[in-house]
Amino acid sequence: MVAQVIDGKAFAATVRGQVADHVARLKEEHGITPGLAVVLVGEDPASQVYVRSKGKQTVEVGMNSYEHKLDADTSEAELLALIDKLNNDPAVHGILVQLPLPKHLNEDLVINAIDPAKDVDGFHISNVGLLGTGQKSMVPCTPLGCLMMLRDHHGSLSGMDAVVIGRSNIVGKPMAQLLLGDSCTVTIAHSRTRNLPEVVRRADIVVAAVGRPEMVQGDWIKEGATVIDVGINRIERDGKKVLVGDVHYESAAAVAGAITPVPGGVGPMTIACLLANTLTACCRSHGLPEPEGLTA
Ligand SMILES: NC(=O)C1=CN([C@@H]2O[C@H](COP(=O)(O)OP(=O)(O)OC[C@H]3O[C@@H](n4cnc5c(N)ncnc54)[C@H](OP(=O)(O)O)[C@@H]3O)[C@@H](O)[C@H]2O)C=CC1
Ligand SMILES: Nc1nc(=O)c2c([nH]1)NC[C@@H]1CN(c3ccc(C(=O)N[C@@H](CCC(=O)O)C(=O)O)cc3)C=[N+]21
Repeated sequence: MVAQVIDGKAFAATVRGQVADHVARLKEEHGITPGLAVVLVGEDPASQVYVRSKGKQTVEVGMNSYEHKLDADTSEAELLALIDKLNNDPAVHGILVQLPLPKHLNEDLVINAIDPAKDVDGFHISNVGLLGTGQKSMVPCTPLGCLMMLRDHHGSLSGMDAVVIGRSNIVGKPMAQLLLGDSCTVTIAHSRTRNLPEVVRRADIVVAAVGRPEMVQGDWIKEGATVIDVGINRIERDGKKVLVGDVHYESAAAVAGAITPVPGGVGPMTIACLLANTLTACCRSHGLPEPEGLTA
């Protein structure tokens, strides 16, 4: 079987189009413009690239983008003061603090200082709890993007065996919650999982969020399974810097039914979902109807 390629780049463009249409209506009918604040602490070059493309796409869909670049030695008190200011700014509907933060800053403390209604990353403990109990929340962007692609490809996910590799708070755990919410039978694998290839071979849906370049091999994949590759790894190959996922694409694509590429898969969907979440947060804050099809 040669896998169908799930084109995250094209899907993301469609999502951004829907967001842009809704934003235009909000402006016309209510005079409201959604605003997204992105906070970057320090100089991590990879993070700067993401922040730049997020800012650019925010403006392209008609929203306001507010970028706050702070020095790597910014104190916790200074960062918390900025978050407090953004929490109280009515022009800001979404706040994203780029992770990871420099070591001297307590990530949990900082994230839980964000107003949960403006937490477009869905990392605040209130949103984590709401998602875990099946209540309306802000849903983390990367897992939401993966879910949208899976629903689009399969229609219903009910009863499917799903294996999520990785148990981080930002990808693995919320991904597992979303799949459970869609009635998959979910296994969460991690670095202590025994016989990972065997576990993965049972799956109709594999989501790889490990951070290890090309770890998941084609002979781990069940014939016809759907493979979602979250990994973003910059490696050097033949003297050139290239971007690869956590899945060995060639061997996996030879057996899978469908697969997301890297780049052009989950990454663009993450940013599109960030914009969708900002729009959703804006609508909720004004008591207006939410965009359809853009939430979990
Ligand atoms: N496309 C996108 O939009 C995004 C992509 N990413 C990418 O996704 C990947 C994962 O990110 P993130 O969740 O933040 O990473 P973390 O490092 O926080 O988590 C990695 C997880 O993988 C597990 N793991 C590590 N080694 C193995 C192994 N050999 N076998 C099985 N499991 C293993 C770890 O297990 P344990 O808990 O036991 O240590 C951990 O749960 C990265 O490549 C990151 O760059 C991340 C966010 C967004
Ligand atoms: N608070 C917070 N929220 C995040 O969502 C968050 C974060 N911190 N820290 C870093 C990770 C990583 N991340 C990516 C988003 C888009 C691409 C993306 O668009 N990638 C392109 C390629 C871009 C390139 O070529 O470099 C693609 O896969 O096609 C990648 C990675 C969001 N993250």
